[in-house]
Amino acid sequence: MHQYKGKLIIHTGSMFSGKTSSLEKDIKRFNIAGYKTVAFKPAVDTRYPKSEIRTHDNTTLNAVMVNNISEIYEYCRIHNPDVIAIDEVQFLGGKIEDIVKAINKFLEKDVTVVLAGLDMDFSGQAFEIVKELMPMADYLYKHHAVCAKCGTDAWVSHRKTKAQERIVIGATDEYEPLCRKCFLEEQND
Ligand SMILES: Nc1ncnc2c1ncn2[C@@H]1O[C@H](COP(=O)(O)OP(=O)(O)O)[C@@H](O)[C@H]1O
Ligand SMILES: Cc1cn([C@H]2C[C@H](O)[C@@H](COP(=O)(O)O)O2)c(=O)[nH]c1=O
Ligand SMILES: [Zn+2]
Repeated sequence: MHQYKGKLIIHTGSMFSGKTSSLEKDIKRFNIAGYKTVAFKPAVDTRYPKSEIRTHDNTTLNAVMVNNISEIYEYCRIHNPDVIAIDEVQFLGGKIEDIVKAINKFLEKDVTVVLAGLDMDFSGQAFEIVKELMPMADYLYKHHAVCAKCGTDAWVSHRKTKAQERIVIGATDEYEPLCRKCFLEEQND
């Protein structure tokens, strides 16, 4: 796994596409290889206990809940991990430029950074931080869920309710992954 030292790995795509599962798998492999790892999750995601990241398949990973990039930086200054993971990076607090700067500093110090986050919100708008980070990646994986209407590869997370605020925490109660065609049909209904 030493080939990943100082590399940025990003898992992106819609909800249910396997972003968190992929981050979990990466971290478990780094653990097996003997690296000191830590996974962070933004405090905004209140679905699960503070100290765990949980996939839609209910597999879990120990995590440290943080409010912003400064808290991650401070934690890592004290604990010196070899590998840092951040789930739901689209919700991480802090200015985009500060997040980018902190991630670049980790990479310069040969730390591996694994990120998982939504590329787009429920309306198909890019999450700005993910849009900024994607071209920086050494390894960029766009994952696909199965379209809940037609069974092809999904493209976006469609919100099933009328809520318009950007952040609405939820799972299958609130969202379904759709392909572009099915998403446009929903919007035109
Ligand atoms: N429509 C769907 N397409 C693909 N996977 C789905 C779908 N609905 C539920 N799932 C489940 O979601 C799991 C992926 O969960 P997870 O890794 O937490 O995804 P993400 O972090 O991208 O939301 C899949 O392994 C599958 O069991
Ligand atoms: C599309 C979209 C999603 N959210 C929320 C819903 C979930 O709590 C998370 C995404 O979790 P996942 O691990 O990727 O399934 O984000 C939101 O607040 N706003 C949106 O537009
Ligand atoms: Zn479809």
